[in-house]
Amino acid sequence: MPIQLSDASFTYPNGTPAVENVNLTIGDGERVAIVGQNGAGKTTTVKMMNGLLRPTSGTVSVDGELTADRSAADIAKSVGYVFQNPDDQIFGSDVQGELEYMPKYYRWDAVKRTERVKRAAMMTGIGHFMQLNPNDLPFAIKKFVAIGAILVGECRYVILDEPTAGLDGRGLKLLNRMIDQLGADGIGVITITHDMRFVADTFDRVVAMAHRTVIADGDVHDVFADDSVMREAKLKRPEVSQLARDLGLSDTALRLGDVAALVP
Ligand SMILES: Nc1ncnc2c1ncn2[C@@H]1O[C@H](COP(=O)(O)OP(=O)(O)OP(=O)(O)O)[C@@H](O)[C@H]1O
Repeated sequence: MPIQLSDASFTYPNGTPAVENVNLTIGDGERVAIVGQNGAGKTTTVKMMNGLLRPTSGTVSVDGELTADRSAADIAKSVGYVFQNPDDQIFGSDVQGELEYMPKYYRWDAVKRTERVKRAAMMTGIGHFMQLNPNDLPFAIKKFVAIGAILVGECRYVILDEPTAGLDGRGLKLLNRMIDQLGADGIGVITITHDMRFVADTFDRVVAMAHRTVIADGDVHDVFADDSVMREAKLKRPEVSQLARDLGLSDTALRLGDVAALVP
């Protein structure tokens, strides 16, 4: 069952309108990147998807049920949210404990707990650090601990807020492998990111936001080829894509492989 926002709007209690009339459907196992400049309304939109915020008008449903009728803890079982800064999320004194927090909260038996923790550790590449204090780990590894602590649950969608920030090439590779694995498991991945290369390399569907609402939603090639959308959302194409345009090779090439294929 999809995540569905219908004319969803949100105004913060201090009166700041953050999101206005967003219509968006994200299906099972879909990969979607939400992009747009600071303040466009991206974070508020994804927080409505997992029940951290409820729309002040319009509706949001997850699994066919309105979030307004469900507790945040219940929605979080279906839609996991990984914070941008792992320090806002991690509180365990060792990685093992951090990963076991959710299984204990759900009172899973030891067999299931061990199996889920092992799998989450494997997917996030943190198996060697289980006995360490997350605060003693480098930032990039801490990020994967934060992701693992969410993946250990059985959510069918995971929201990744700026996952590439602070990652080196190795971390990026691991992140992409993990996202592929999530896709193979039928788990939807929704990301908020300012990293357009990550969007081009990893996502097929892009939702561009500006002025508190969605201004484009479609295939990454089409969205990135649209000058007016790029301008309005204040987005910069990945360098390789801009180069292909500037050289007159292609308006839609996005990835290095696309451009390489055009050069005789
Ligand atoms: N807790 C809050 N109280 C009041 N206004 C807020 C709050 N959080 C965000 N806003 C405002 O809501 C609007 C949308 O913010 P939001 O964080 O959703 O945008 P964003 O696209 O995620 O930005 P960023 O890329 O900086 O994270 C902005 O004008 C912001 O200042």
